[in-house]
Amino acid sequence: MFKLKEHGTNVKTEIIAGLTTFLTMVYIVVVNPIILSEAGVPFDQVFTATVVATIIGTLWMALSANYPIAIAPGMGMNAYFAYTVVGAEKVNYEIAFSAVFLAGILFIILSLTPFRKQIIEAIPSNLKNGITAGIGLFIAFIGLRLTGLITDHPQNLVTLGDLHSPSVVLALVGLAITLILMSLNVHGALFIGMICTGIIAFFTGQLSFDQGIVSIPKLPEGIIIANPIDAIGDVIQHGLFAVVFSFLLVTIFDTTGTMIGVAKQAGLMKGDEMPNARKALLADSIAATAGAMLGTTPTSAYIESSSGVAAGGRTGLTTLTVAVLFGVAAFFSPIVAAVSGISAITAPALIIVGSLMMGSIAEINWKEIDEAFPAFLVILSMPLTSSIATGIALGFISYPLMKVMKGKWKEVHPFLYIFAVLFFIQLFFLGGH
Ligand SMILES: Nc1nc2[nH]cnc2c(=O)[nH]1
Repeated sequence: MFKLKEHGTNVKTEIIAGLTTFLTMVYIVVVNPIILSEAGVPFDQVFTATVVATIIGTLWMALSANYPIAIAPGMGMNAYFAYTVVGAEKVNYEIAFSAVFLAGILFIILSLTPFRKQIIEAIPSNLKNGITAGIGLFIAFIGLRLTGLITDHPQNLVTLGDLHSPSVVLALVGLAITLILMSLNVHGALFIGMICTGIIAFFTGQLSFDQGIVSIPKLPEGIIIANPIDAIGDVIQHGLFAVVFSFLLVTIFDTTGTMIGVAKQAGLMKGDEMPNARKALLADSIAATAGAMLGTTPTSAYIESSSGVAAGGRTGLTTLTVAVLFGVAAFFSPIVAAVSGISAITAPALIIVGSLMMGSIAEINWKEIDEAFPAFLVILSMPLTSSIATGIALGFISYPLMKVMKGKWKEVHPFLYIFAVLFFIQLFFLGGH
C-alpha cells in the first residue's frame, strides 16, 4: 500500500523516520494550547483539538497521498489568531474560529480544483529550490533559538547564547553525538541522537517525570463551529473578510511551500510537478476545517517532517507512525510536557536537517540576477521573519519585478503577477504573515 520497495525504503526505516518526526513536533500539543489560551480558548479544548486535527491531517496524508509529510496546527497562525485577530480586532474566539473555518472550506474547494496544480507548477524552479533552502535555515534557526544557543541582543537582534547554560551544553553534546552517528552512517542517527540526549538530560536532572506518566485526555467542552451557515454569518456580520483572506493565503503558501520543500528533499518531485498534490493539499484543508470546528487554528504541512525525511522516511508509513504516536501521546500528556520542555533533545536534529536542506541552493542559477535575487530573498527572509509564507511572498513579489526590469516579463506565469499583487496587499495592509 505504501509502495515501500518502489521508494527504496523499508518498514524499520519508515517507523524510525516517523518516531523522529514525531519527537521533533510533539511540542505542539503543549505549546498550541498555551498560545491559544491567551485568546481565551480553554486549554483542554485546544489540547484535544490539536491532537485530533493532527491525527486527521496526518492520517489522510499517510493513507491517501502517501507522503512522509505530517500535518498539524501551524505555529505562526496561532499567534496571529491570539494576538492580532482576537487581541486587536476585538472579536471573541468563537467568532474568530468562524473565520478560520471559512478559510478552511475555501481551501478545500481550491484543493479540489486545477488551481492547486497551477500554483505548484507556476512557482519557478529557482524559487522552489530557494524555498527548500529557506526552510532549512529556518528550521535550524528554530533549533538554535529554542535551546538558547542563539539568543536575543538589543542592538544586533540575535547573538551567541550563554555557552555555560545547561540547555546549551546539552544541545551541543546532543549535536556532537548525532553528528558522530551520522558520520559513521548509523541508521536512525537522528532518532538515536535524541534518545541519547534525553537519557543524558534525565541523568543530569534536566528531565524529570514528577508530574506522572499517564493522564486520560479530557474531552473538549463542545464543538465550537457546529453550524457552517452561522459561521459564514459571523464573518459577514463582523466584516472579517481580510482575516479569512490572510488565513487562506498564508495557509495555502505555507503548506504548499513546505510540501514542495520536503518532497524535493525526499526526492519525490517529478520535475516541477508534485504527484498526488490534490490529495496532499486535501489532507491539510480537511484537517484545518475540522480543527477550526474543534478549536484550533489552521493546520499546515509541518517543516519538522524534514527530520523524518532526513532519517530516511519516504512514504505514508512514516506519517502513519506519526499519527499513531499522536494518538498514544494524548494519553501520556505529562511525559509529552516533560520532554517538550527540553528543547535540547530535538534541537540537534533540527540543526542538522537544516544543513541537509541547504544543499538545494547548489541548484539555483546564481549567474542570472533575475533568478538569483528572488531566490536569495526567500532564503534570507524565512529565518529572519520566522515565516515560510512571508519568505514565499517576498519571492513572489520580487520575481516578476526583476523579470520586468530585465525586459523578460513574458517569461513569467500570469499567476505570479496575480499573487505578487495579492501578497503585496497582504504584507503591507493586512498583517497576519
Ligand atoms: N510549515 C510549517 N511548519 C511548522 N512547524 C511548526 N509551525 C509550523 C508552521 O506554521 N508552518
